Amino acid sequence: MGAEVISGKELAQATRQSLKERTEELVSQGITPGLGVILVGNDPASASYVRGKEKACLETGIHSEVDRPDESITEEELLGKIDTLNNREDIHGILVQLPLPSHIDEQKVIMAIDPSKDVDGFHPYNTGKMLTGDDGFLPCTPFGIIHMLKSRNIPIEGRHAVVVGRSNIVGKPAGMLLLKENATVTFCHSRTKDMRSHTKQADILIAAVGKEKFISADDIKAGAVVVDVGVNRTSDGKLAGDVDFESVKEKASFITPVPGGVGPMTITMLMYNTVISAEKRLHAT
Ligand SMILES: Nc1nc2c(c(=O)[nH]1)N[C@@H](CN(C=O)c1ccc(C(=O)N[C@@H](CCC(=O)O)C(=O)O)cc1)CN2
Repeated sequence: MGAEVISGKELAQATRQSLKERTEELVSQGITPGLGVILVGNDPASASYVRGKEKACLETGIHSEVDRPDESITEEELLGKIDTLNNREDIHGILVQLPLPSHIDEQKVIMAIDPSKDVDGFHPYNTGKMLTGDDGFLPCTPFGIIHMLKSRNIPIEGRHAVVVGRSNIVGKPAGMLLLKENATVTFCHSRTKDMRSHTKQADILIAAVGKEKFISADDIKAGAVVVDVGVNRTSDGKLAGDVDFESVKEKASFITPVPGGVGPMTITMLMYNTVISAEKRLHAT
């Protein structure tokens, strides 16, 4: 029969609509949520993601500002820009689009963002909160994945989740959030031996490797839930996930597409975090 496709695009639309209502409520109380974005250089993919973030801000009623410094900006100048945003009352969320040019220390930049405005959830303070299960900003892609699973009432507790990939912004936090939902979690990565023996055991498989069609139908068990986080450009300029969608959808129970799956949810959870940040500010006053 084939898997049910979980459309991130549709879920993103519905979630953005409910965020718009929360924003309107905030505005009526005198606070317009504000997002400050810094996009260094001219990387076309990064520029396109930032345009997507600006569009999502418009849709949800969030005020956005994008600073686009040249890629020759020094680390010190970039830290100065973050400091300015940290000190602005009207900015509730700050993000620096990644990746950064190689002369800039990414970790130093992330650490400079005020954790209470770190709507990407990348600051070690928020990573620590996520690990301990305390209230903090959750990283948008893993947060979006959990939201997608819950939107279809897919049980997580007690199930075996296998995460392929261990990046700081997707793989590791996705595993941690699944663990928080009481899944049994296995991480696979480039040094994993006999990866298929692990992926075939997954009730929930998260593919976040960055390699086109890395996961095929032979790598999964029948009925698995497959979440594709890959955004790979093919040689003919098309977009492909980490999962061979056509073959895997015949064997899985649920599958997320690329495009239109996890990507739109990443941006939506950024809006969610920004609204939460503004709501916290309102309640603190
Ligand atoms: N500061 C950050 N930098 C980066 C993040 C992040 O969360 N914060 N994540 C990625 C890029 N990213 C968001 O910034 C992102 C990637 C992909 C998508 C998306 O919607 N993809 C679409 C396809 C888009 C296309 O056609 O190219 C989809 O999957 O449907 C949104 C956001 C790295 N940097």
